[in-house]
Amino acid sequence: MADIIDGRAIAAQLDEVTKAQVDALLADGHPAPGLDVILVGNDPASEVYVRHKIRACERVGIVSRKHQLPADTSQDDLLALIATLNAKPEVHGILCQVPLPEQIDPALVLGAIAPNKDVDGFHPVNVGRLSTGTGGIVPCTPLGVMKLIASVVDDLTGKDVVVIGKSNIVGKPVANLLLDAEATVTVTHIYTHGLADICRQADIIVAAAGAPRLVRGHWVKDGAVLIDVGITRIEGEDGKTKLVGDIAFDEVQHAAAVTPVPGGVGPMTIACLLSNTVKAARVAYGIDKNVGNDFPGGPTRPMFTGSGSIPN
Ligand SMILES: Nc1nc(=O)c2c([nH]1)NC[C@@H]1CN(c3ccc(C(=O)N[C@@H](CCC(=O)O)C(=O)O)cc3)C=[N+]21
Repeated sequence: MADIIDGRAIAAQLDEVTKAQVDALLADGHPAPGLDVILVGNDPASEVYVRHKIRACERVGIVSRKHQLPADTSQDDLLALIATLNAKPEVHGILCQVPLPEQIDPALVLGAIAPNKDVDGFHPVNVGRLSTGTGGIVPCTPLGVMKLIASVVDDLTGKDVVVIGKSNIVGKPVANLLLDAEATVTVTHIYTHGLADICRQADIIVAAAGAPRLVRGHWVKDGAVLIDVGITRIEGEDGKTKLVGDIAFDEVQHAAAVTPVPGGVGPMTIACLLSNTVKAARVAYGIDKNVGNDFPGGPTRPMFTGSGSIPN
């Protein structure tokens, strides 16, 4: 029987560390870290996620502020809000929930967030730092994936890892983190020829295609580690919506370990958002260095990622 990797429990452990860091900042006379969350429109799934994030902030002592804007907000108004938040010292992290309404260019908006406040790690400066192994803020879901893998695999050196999915928010950054940890990484997607055969070679599969039950039991070799990033809402036979992952969970008993959906990667994403926010605050307070756009000159002390180690 495959072990089930308990994302909620691992996230709770990380939250304890984050909370202790917040308490230490307060004890040293610093104001509490602050996270500003921007939500444009009223997509129900986005509202659920934002509510979870705000509740999680409360648990660890991060001050959160929600900015809910109407669905017809202009791009200029959104950029103006971001400029205001960029300039406020009490704002350590800014998260603009995606997807955004169609009148707004997400690349422009994510690129407008100050890189040292970009706790999502989506700004091109942070993307560039990740891909060069030079620090920066690491996106929350990929960071959470690395921590889940670390809970069952001691050393990734030379491990064959297949990533399914090539998104900017999961597939590409998680591939970079795995390469930093000396894994052999194959990045695939739903159009990859022979995907099942490629997956059957893998010691570890990270499924992030957003395709429900894509990875079937016969795609998985005995003893593999499976990380399921996919979350799709479907209507069950009882008429209730349920969440399904990219992995056919009931077919992979022969794996060594698998993350459930829900209760796997999702809670880790939120825990990593909190830890990124505290890290951003520590940099703002001068305790740590090297987050943000302090190029040229380059980083002197990579904070979040380094060759051969999993960022913490
Ligand atoms: N700027 C931005 N940053 C994000 O990090 C971001 C985003 N936009 N847009 C949407 C995605 C999605 N996302 C999730 C976070 C937590 C769970 C989570 O906690 N899931 C629970 C289930 C929650 C439920 O019931 O829906 C679980 O898997 O156990 C899921 C998904 C963050 N995202």
